[in-house]
Formats: sequence, C-alpha cells, structure tokens
Amino acid sequence: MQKKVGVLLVNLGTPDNPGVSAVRKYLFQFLNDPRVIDLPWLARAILVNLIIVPFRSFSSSKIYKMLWDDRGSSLLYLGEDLRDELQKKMPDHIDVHLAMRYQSPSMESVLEKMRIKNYDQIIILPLYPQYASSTTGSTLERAMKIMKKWYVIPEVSMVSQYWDHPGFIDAFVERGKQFNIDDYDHVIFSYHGLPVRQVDKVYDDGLPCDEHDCETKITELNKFCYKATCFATTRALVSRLNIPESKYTVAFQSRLDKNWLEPFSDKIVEEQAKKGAKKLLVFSPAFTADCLETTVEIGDEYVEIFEENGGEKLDLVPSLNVHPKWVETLENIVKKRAIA
Ligand SMILES: C=CC1=C(C)c2cc3[nH]c(cc4nc(cc5[nH]c(cc1n2)c(C)c5CCC(=O)O)C(CCC(=O)O)=C4C)c(C)c3C=C
Ligand SMILES: [Fe+2]
Ligand SMILES: [Fe+2]
Repeated sequence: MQKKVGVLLVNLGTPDNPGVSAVRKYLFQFLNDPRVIDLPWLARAILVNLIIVPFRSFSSSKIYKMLWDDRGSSLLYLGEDLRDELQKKMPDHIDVHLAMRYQSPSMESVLEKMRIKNYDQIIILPLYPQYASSTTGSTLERAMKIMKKWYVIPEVSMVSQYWDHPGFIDAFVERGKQFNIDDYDHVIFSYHGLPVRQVDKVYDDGLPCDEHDCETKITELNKFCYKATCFATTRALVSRLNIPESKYTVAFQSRLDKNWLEPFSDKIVEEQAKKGAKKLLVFSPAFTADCLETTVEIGDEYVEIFEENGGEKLDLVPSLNVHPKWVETLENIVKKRAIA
C-alpha cells in the first residue's frame, strides 16, 4: 500500500488584521512564548504584558497598516501561494499544508486536520533557513507538544535548518542576479536580530558566542548558532555573486533592546550614507517570504534613513516567496525525507 505523507510548512504568523486590537492579540501570544522572551516567567509577564505589548501594539499597528494590501499580510498569502506551488510538484500521496506558529491558521487546527488524514508520516518544515530557538525551536517544540497528545503518532520528520542548502543559496543568488551588483556602492546582508543571550545559550562549553569564531567558520560547536549560520549563508552568497569582502557588511535588524546582535542594520545604513555611498543593495536571507521586516523596515524605513543621510537609492532584494528555485528546493527537501 502506498504510504501517505503530510508536509507542514510553518512560518511565524501575523495579526489577523492591522488594527490595534488584532496586533495586541498577536504580540501577546508571540512575546509570551518563553522561547521568544526567555526570561523567568514573572519577569516575562511584567515586561511583555505591562510594558511591551501595551505600548508596541499602537506603533506596530501603524506599520502593519503600511504592509497590508488587498490580499492582506504578505507573510500569510505568500505562504499560501508557496503551499499551492509545492503541492503542484508533489505526487498524489504527499499533501502540503501551511500553518503559522502564532495566530492563524494555527498549528493546532492544521495538525488536527492532518491527524484526521491518518498520514503514515508527517514532515514539519519551518520556513526559517537558520536555526534559532525563538523561531525553529519554538515551532518544533509546539509540534511535539501537540502530537504527543495523539493516540496514534505516525512517523515524524523535523527539519531544523538549511542555511547551506545548495538550492536555497541558488534561489537567493538568482534573486541577487536581478540586480547589477556592480552598480551599488555597498551591499548589506541584513538578518533578523536576536538577543546576544540567546545565541550564547547554544553552547555547552560555558564560553560565549564571541569566543567561537562565528563570523568566519562553522564548527561542530557553532553549527546551531544563529549568528554563525547567518555569516555562513552570507559567505556562500558573496562567493557565488563575486562580491568582494570590502563591499559588504553583515548586520542585524529589528532589535527590541541594545543587547541584541550587532552591528545594527539601521546604523550601517546611516554609516554608509555618511561615508558617501549613493546606492545600497540589501539582502535579507533570514526571511523566505517578504513581510513586515523586509517590505516596511528595509523597503520604507531604511530607505528613509539612507536618503536623510545623503544616500540616493536603496534597493531591497525580494525574498524567495514563490521563486521556482525555492519551490524546487523545498520539493527536494521533502522528497528526500518522505518514506516510500
Ligand atoms: C529569522 C526569523 C526571525 C527571528 C529569529 C525572530 C526573532 C524575534 N523576533 C522578535 C520580535 C518581533 N518580531 C516581529 C516580527 C517578525 N519577526 C519575524 C521573524 C523572526 N523573528 C517575522 C517574519 C516577522 C514579521 C511578521 C509579519 O507579520 O510580517 C515583531 C512584530 C512586529 C513589530 O512589532 O516589530 C516582533 C515584536 C523577538 C523578540 C525575537 C527573538 C527573541
Ligand atoms: Fe521577529
Ligand atoms: Fe556563535
């Protein structure tokens, strides 16, 4: 009998609408996740529920209103498009589903639909190329918490990271080739930031991230360090795109406080403009779909910072979205894991 396989693509999630109350609900669920704000519960409860959420709901709602278009939030509808494109590449016995870690469609509801299908195997595929406890870790933990309650638990396969997958790199190289890189004064590889505390936690040897050469090499110790894999993705991309070391910077965006990974992308944008750069190109290879962080933070806010400081043109390389090479990469990842 042909084995049935269910694939679950998971991304972060987005508010149901850009209004303050939906954004509050989203931030409340997201930031109360102990893998995201990894403080003791009382400190997290006070910080998130009395300080961050009440204030941030208003400012975030404003930027979500800038992101929203006739199809809604791109993180969600591009995920749906990706699911549909991947489904087209699959044989009859493999179904592709999409869930969001926070808000809708929830992992609970989609996994329940998958349970009823009685698959022989479930493949959980978070849409983050580089592992972080707050993203991939949280998604995989949630999947395990849901499935551990099932009476019948099928074979399960979980994807932790694919920052060096040749297909993932090829897809971003193709995106980069849409631009004439020689025309730009500088290139920024801007990854979502993380608290330094969280990157330090991947090490069992008692030494912080800073003492593991994470900017230059991948080792047995740092292979799950988000900073190390962001730098490694960048090395793979610059080598394929022939970008010399003097012409690019790796930076981290979207910090909540100052103890996040540095350098900060907005500061690098400002610094480049002040040094006289007129044209900047920005890649954002921690995101596989365009979202608030790319379209608004880079595409609007960084453009403004660059121009205010003397720059002329900042271009954002679009994310992978439904690029055929990206769909093909996911197809290969799934087919390699699917049981026969
Ligand atoms: C690589 C992916 C991501 C990592 C790592 C990550 C860590 C992380 N994020 C926050 C706080 C916020 N992130 C927000 C938005 C957001 N974050 C990611 C991805 C990663 N986050 C995405 C794809 C998005 C956009 C979602 C969308 O709807 O388009 C937000 C909300 C927006 C805002 O108010 O700025 C917050 C807050 C933390 C605390 C964290 C790790 C500790
Ligand atoms: Fe985030
Ligand atoms: Fe590290």
